Amino acid sequence: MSTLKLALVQLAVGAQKAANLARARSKVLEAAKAGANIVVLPECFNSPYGTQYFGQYAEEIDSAKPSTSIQALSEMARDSKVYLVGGSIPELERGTGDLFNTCTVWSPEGEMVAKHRKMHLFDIDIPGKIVFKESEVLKPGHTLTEFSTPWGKFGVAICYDMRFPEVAMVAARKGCVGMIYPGAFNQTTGPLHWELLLRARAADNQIFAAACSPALDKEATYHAWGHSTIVDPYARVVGTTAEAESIVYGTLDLDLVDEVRKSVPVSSQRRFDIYPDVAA
Ligand SMILES: O=C(O)CCC(=O)C(=O)O
Repeated sequence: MSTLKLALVQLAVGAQKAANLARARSKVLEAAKAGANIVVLPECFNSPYGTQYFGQYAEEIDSAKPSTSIQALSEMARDSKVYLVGGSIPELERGTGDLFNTCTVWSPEGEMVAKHRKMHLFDIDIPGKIVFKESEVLKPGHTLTEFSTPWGKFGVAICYDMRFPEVAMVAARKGCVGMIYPGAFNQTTGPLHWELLLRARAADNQIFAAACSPALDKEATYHAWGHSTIVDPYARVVGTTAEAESIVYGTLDLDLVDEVRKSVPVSSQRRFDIYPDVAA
């Protein structure tokens, strides 16, 4: 199968978890009805984004004993028959009580096929603009994540992880055809870097790259950038939007990965005799 339809649900997220889950469900079903094969939700889709919220909204992730959001994600994937990259939720680890920012990925049968804990925590301080310190509340994950589909393997990472080129490079060198990033950039770094980073990850590695944000809520404490975007292996933007709630669609022709790699063969021209191979 060489083409697939990808949908990014730029969800309007509010303070009510049950309402967020219901809204996500209706948007995932809408995307599936429009023919999507893989549907993506944004970072922190069940909770407002902010360190003050993570503890209150956190859930354990155990598919044998599913909590509210985990049950909802499994049902969304199963009922819509899509691969679902379930954005992220604040995760509470049983035993330690540690909190993580975690993405789960679901098969069309409603089985959890991958779980990614954000590896690089969003700790920044841009004077006069934005201070954010995820590490005050969260712990980082320690593993790279990918999942298989009938169209090929995709790497998954979360938001600030996008800034670290090694993540996408290792995924591409392990055979992934795309990177998917649930994210929530802000009104300062969004216009500066969101599209640039996505296009860079795609150009460097000759893969698809997509990032899915929540919609902008001007009443919220964190102002998301929105602009959920899909980029192809030539680093062209093939789908994007502004800040309001919407669904961004892109038809991905997987043959393009080989075409780009044949046309501009940087993937086979690497000089690992000069610098070390980072492939795992
Ligand atoms: O890297 C950035 O500028 C924003 C990152 C972010 O918002 C996040 O990791 O949640």
